[in-house]
Amino acid sequence: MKPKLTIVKIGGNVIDDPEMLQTVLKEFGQLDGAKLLVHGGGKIASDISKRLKIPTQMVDGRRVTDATTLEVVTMVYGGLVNKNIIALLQSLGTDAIGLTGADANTITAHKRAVKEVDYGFVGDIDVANINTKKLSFLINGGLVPVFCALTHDKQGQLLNTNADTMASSLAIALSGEYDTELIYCFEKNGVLLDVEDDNSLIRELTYLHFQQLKDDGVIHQGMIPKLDNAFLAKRHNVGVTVKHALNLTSPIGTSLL
Ligand SMILES: Nc1ncnc2c1ncn2[C@@H]1O[C@H](COP(=O)(O)OP(=O)(O)O)[C@@H](O)[C@H]1O
Ligand SMILES: CC(=O)N[C@@H](CCC(=O)OP(=O)(O)O)C(=O)O
Repeated sequence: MKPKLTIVKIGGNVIDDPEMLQTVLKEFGQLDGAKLLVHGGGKIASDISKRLKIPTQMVDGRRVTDATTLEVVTMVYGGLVNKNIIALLQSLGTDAIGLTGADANTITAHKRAVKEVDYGFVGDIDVANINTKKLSFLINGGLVPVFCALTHDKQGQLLNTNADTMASSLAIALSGEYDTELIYCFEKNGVLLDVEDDNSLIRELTYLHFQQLKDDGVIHQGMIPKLDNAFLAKRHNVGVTVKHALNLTSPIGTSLL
């Protein structure tokens, strides 16, 4: 039997809320078995860009990342956000180690080809090349890997990579060695029929139902790429749930079928 691995992804709104962040990290640290955290921070990168008077451009939920924006996201994701999360986890007794994909060459990616949009320094992950041996080595050494949304191309170039995609790619790659569960945590109860009503939770979601809800406009914005990533992991036998960051260990949330 494969050992259990839980991969948790937390988004920018969770990181931006100190109480929510503290709660989810505490519950994360108490999860049984091997665990790995992936964090975003898009909201914080946009806030800091604004303070620096650097314009932010998003296309289909992805940040257009020119050289200046790459400097910002490297500082924000790899520095500010990742190191604060590591310090918090350490304060809670979890021996976490902060990583970009460049660290220990864990995740390589290739710069996204220019089609209708030039996304700049945005990386698409080479899932088959994810260094699962290095990650198992860290996990077996008692460390909890914490990834920010940065990868590299092994030619010296860092690349900005969506955190939801990082989480699903890691879950898919590690599902060969682990019985893997992926939990997307954000600031709502899960996938909702009405975004404004946390009681309109969809408890179980099939791919067909997702397509219908997308066509009807019930699922929109960042939830579309999140669920595309989530269903991709599901097709690789990863158990996937989408839930509120305050409900990490509670059954309330959306399970993908
Ligand atoms: N049907 C839906 N149920 C829940 N959230 C939805 C739905 N449709 C759109 N959303 C939006 O998707 C957002 C989550 O996507 P995103 O911002 O990418 O997440 P994260 O902060 O985890 O990166 C929610 O804040 C919400 O505004
Ligand atoms: C290429 C791309 O779009 N990268 C994302 C990475 C951060 C992220 O995904 O943050 P959340 O999970 O908080 O949205 C961005 O820069 O916004």
